[in-house]
Amino acid sequence: MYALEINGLGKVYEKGNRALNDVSLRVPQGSFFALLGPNGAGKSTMINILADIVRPSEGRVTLLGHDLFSERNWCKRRMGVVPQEIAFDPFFTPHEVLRFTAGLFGCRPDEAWLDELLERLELTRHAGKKARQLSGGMRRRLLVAQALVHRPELVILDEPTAGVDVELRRRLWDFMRELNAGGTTILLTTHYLDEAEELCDHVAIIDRGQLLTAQPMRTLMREIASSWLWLNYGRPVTLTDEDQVALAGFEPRGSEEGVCLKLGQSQDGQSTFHQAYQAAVARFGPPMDAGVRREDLEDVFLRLTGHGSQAQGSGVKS
Ligand SMILES: Nc1ncnc2c1ncn2[C@@H]1O[C@H](COP(=O)(O)OP(=O)(O)OP(=O)(O)O)[C@@H](O)[C@H]1O
Repeated sequence: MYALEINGLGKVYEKGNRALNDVSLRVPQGSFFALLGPNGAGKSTMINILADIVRPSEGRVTLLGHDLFSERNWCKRRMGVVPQEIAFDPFFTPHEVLRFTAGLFGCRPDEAWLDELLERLELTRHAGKKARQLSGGMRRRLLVAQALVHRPELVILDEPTAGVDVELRRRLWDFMRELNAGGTTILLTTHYLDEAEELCDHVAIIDRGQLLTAQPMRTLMREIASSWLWLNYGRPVTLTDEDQVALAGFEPRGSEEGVCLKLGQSQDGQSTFHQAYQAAVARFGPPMDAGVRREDLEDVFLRLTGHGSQAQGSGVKS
């Protein structure tokens, strides 16, 4: 069973701006699913469609087998969405926000659960303050608590950790991991690709409204991530045509400090580490230092999209 099945989803905003183009995606029930993409890729549009904030131009979505658009109420009760935009009454206290939200879902507030949410999201100390007196990070955590009030089976988080410090982020993820271990499906967008790689067991990457890949994280990292042998010569190396020919099988790259060679597997399934190392030594002599680096999710993301996960920062790694 899939928590979400998205088929041919498309969105054209006014003035013909196409934000999503024929996206089809399956989110397995119980998965911790990362929806990744650079700025403007269409992530929030997709989440806002799921949250009933944006109307799709085309496509079909089912939640646990139920049609999202024709069975909205059934679906809303099973889904908790943490939006990017903060939107609650500034004069309510966190506790009042949660009680009010429970009412919106038509459930009697479960006081023990509300207290637990405030505790886990480190808002207990601030439970008496008005929402407008909370810091940006606290309001963001209150949004997470709000999405969990009715114990949804699917939790959707749009950039939940933006503006949340490292320590709190870690504790928030521990809580999400616990919910996930208890069977809750979690779909999240984030620009923190290291966190996505560590937390998520499935990943989809979209860019300019198109789905580039969607698979289990392990499969993506096994099939797309490669290993590189770097050789440090303590000087910049510019590859000549002869170097390119001699090292052709290793996709050689010169760098400020030496050379990088892509590793693969020989016919007998062994790593090509020795061949690559020897080929480099034959061209440039023994290096001062050498090592192997496996690409991480950010490298794969950069390769697939051609740019970083956010406009600023997250630049090309060396
Ligand atoms: N209300 C809107 N009206 C018109 N165009 C919009 C609207 N909302 C988003 N867009 C456009 O749709 C495209 C996708 O935007 P979206 O916010 O979904 O991307 P995103 O992947 O969430 O980006 P980010 O990581 O920056 O939040 C962008 O070109 C954006 O300018």
